[in-house]
Amino acid sequence: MISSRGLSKTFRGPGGGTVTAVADLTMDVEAGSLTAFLGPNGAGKSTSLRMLTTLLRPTAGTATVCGHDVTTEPGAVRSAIGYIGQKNGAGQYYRVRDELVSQGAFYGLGRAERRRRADELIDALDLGGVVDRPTMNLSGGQRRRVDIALGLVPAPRLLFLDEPSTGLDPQSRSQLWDHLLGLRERLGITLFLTTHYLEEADQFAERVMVVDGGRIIADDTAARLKSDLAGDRLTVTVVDPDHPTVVDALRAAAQGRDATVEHGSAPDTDVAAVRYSVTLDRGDRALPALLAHLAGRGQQVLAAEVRRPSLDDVFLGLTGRSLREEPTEPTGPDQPAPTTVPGVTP
Ligand SMILES: Nc1ncnc2c1ncn2[C@@H]1O[C@H](COP(=O)(O)OP(=O)(O)OP(=O)(O)O)[C@@H](O)[C@H]1O
Repeated sequence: MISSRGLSKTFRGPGGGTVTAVADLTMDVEAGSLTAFLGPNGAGKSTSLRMLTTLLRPTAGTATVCGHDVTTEPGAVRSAIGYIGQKNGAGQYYRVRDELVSQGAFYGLGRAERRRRADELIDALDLGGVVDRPTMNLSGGQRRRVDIALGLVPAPRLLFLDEPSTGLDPQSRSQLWDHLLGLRERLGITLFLTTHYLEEADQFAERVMVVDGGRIIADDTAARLKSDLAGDRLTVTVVDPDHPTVVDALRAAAQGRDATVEHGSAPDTDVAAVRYSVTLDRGDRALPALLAHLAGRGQQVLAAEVRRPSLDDVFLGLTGRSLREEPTEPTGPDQPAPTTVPGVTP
């Protein structure tokens, strides 16, 4: 459905230098899949999407989307896809139904067909209560649903979404996801989206591509990324420990992983206790044997915990930085200006 080889984009930077926004993007995305492009601000997510949707011309490399080359057949690509950009696409003053009907006219649908399509999407995205309201009077979540409906008017086989849920409250985000997953199940469309939100990539995407500095630094299912690149975090708090005994026991429990045992004072305890942590596979399985081993050596364990890894642990392991920060609005002169291209909802 999407295939890219060495796709790259450089921009002229503020001081006359160059900014590499995307470097060597090589990937194949299957029809019917749900892929999340996950990365921090400035990682190159939007630029990648904008090249794949023909809004930006690549500096190097090639890509085909729905079987058409993004550089030589942009019209064919656009007629096969939907694109929901970061900014709201609906006109401020138009009523929701009118927006959807005129979008249908834009795509050349006949009068009856555009009304039928608008009704179908109003129903699918639960917009029945707001059809006669101008989009500027809608909540953030409702506006985002209108955007998605607009992107679906031409019945695309593939829908690109650039941060569909950024800025929405948790309840609207969860509703939006219900709609997206419902649409996917009903229509069988391929979804390719960018997100900052670790939880939604983890929960909903079948495939997660972690992007940083314009490059894909990891690409797999969330479960495999977490087990291969992060592992479980096992922590034990030991009263008055024999340090070498505890460290050896934790290293043995980690079995082969590059096990660095960290230790530090245990907060919230009245006794002289030390907290030890190690990263390992299947901490839940290792814990009983570890506790028995420590008890056999006279070590009194006050508390034990196994924490499953998150995608943030994956990102931290790969880059040394955390992704767990709220997205900020892009600012500054080097941010892309919103572009309107016929055939694609901006
Ligand atoms: N038109 C442009 N001119 C110059 N630099 C640009 C332009 N568009 C993007 N960039 C730069 O390219 C890099 C990647 O930007 P991009 O918007 O693709 O990142 P992103 O991962 O989508 O970030 P965000 O999550 O904030 O949207 C950034 O350093 C950005 O400043």
